[in-house]
Amino acid sequence: MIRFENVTKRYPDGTTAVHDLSLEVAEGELVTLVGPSGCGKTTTMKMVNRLIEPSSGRILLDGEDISAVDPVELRRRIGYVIQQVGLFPHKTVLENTATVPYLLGWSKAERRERAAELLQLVGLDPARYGDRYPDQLSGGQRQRVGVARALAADPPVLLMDEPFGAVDPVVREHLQTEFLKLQSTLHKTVLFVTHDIEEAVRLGDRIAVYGDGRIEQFDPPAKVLGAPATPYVADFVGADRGLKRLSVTPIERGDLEAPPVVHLDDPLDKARARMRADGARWAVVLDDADELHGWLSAEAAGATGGDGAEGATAQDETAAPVTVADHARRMEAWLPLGAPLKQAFSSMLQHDAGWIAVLDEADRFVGVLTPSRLHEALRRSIDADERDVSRGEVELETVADA
Ligand SMILES: Nc1ncnc2c1ncn2[C@@H]1O[C@H](COP(=O)(O)OP(=O)(O)OP(=O)(O)O)[C@@H](O)[C@H]1O
Repeated sequence: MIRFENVTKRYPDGTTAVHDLSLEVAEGELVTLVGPSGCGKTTTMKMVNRLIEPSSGRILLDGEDISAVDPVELRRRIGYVIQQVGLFPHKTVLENTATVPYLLGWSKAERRERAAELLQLVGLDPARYGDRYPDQLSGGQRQRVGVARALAADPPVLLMDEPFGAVDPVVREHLQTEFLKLQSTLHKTVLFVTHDIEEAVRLGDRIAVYGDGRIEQFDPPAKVLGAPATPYVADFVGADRGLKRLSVTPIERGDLEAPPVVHLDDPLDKARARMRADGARWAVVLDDADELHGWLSAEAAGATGGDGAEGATAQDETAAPVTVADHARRMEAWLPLGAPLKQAFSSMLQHDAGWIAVLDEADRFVGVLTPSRLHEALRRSIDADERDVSRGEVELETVADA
């Protein structure tokens, strides 16, 4: 969708901001350009909407060389969001949002309707905020208006230059989450500039790591974190890249452990025998709809001592048989397959649990993730990226040796 072919930009004073750049952003893809200040990110971006002209090379938009397209017409096809939002101070939020529809000659009613719809989309109630002026909004709200304005004419391409750079970290994370949600329905082709590697990793389908006007690595986030292509990239992503990787590595079936599974209405004797046979310290308990109920410890089941019906299971011959339900504990915490490992880790800490249950799309129990399995999953995914294979193809022995 956006294709750079050997693009170089040299400024009149001799500064070469971009060297021989070739890069392609696929339709519907979000590519983050990340790198330190002055490495040429903004120059790259501004060449796409012809605010800056390349010195050599060409840029194609949907197969068309943009140097042949009238810049004004070009910019209507490209939404542009910048850090200093650039809202018109004397225009209301609704008017600001409707800037492009106004330029396109839409009627007043159409403009207002579209602007209200967009404000709603970015989480601002048009009835409450529509008639305010920009200085009556918080920084985060202004950024939202900036995004709404860029989307107004429904352009296929969005250029975003540090759009969330001017707000505090909490608001920033919130805006990122909302933007990801929006993007998952809009599927715009997005080039997103940031100097923050966390943001690049969180948002990008792929990340282009810039070093002094050149791309050092262009890969999906997990690969940039797991297998930095150069010492420069390794240094840029930071020593804690293993930790950052947790947020982009999903839980897969192959990561899970399979503890004994018992049902609420199973006789406790049967559960005990099962746990003994497996040498398990606990079993997962499912209800009669096969949904996760919780867990049963070997101790509570009386499976830790010698043989015989000891401890919790001692029972009167005449009483109703003791079932798993009598000794099972509830376990509320679970995660779906595909959730990031970071969420599993955080959930284990939050619930002070040594494992976390994982369910499939139909809420069926598939296995549990333990801290050691989590570590293995992380090791395996790093190994897989280094060798360019899938995680399932990495032998556990490799992990143990690592
Ligand atoms: N108009 C200009 N004339 C001369 N040099 C320029 C001009 N604009 C930018 N540069 C230089 O080009 C290089 C790249 O600048 P650019 O703004 O693209 O970097 P950046 O990665 O976006 O940085 P930042 O994150 O600080 O915005 C810098 O060395 C900058 O000083």
